Amino acid sequence: MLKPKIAPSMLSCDFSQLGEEAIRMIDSGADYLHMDVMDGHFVNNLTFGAPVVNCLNNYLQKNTKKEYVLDCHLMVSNPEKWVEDFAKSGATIFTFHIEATENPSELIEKIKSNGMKVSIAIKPKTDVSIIFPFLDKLDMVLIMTVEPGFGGQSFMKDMMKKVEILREKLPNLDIQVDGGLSPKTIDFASKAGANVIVAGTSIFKSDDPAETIQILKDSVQNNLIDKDKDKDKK
Ligand SMILES: O=C(CO)[C@H](O)[C@H](O)COP(=O)(O)O
Repeated sequence: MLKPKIAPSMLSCDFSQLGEEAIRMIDSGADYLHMDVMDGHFVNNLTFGAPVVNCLNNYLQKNTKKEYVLDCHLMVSNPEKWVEDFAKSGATIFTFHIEATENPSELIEKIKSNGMKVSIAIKPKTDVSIIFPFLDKLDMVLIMTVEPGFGGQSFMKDMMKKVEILREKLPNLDIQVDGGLSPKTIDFASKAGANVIVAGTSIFKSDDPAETIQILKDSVQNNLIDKDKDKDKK
């Protein structure tokens, strides 16, 4: 049974307060903490690696009793190099870019054998069919709705075709969208069939992050219910 999952992008938080910002998101109803790992090579920006995820994990273990998911999106070249480090850091999900590796099958196995969930991301210009051979091995797929690298960009509505194609093929797959998601754009994504929503600017800049998270969640939930009704009619 698919569930809506909202993943605040920690890229938009105050990094000097990373632990407290993560707890603020968990207490506001976040399902995942989305960790944007950038290497200044695959994308034109530099953020953090496994040591920071490890520190955050240690902090959360000491400072919250609530469950949390560290959803790590690696926008890096040679993602295979970092699998063990992220596994040790406490990462729950390891998402790599199909454009960044020559051997996706081997990498999927490596991620799984290191005890993490596995997901593949595709950039806006990449055709969705490139991931078809791997779908049955994945826990999630990430459709980028902006060019990866920076928060605060505009949502690319034309990416919704990819989401529709995937949802049609796999009714129970977690489909994540990332970039420009907000209460204004969420309905496009949820109607297309996305159920895992990454949002940075719209949540962190909101006066009431809990309310914004709830608006995003409700939109996904309502569309999941509609899709179930459509299935029953067929
Ligand atoms: O992956 C990303 C950038 O590469 C970010 O997660 C994404 O852009 C979210 O930020 P915003 O909601 O501000 O667009």
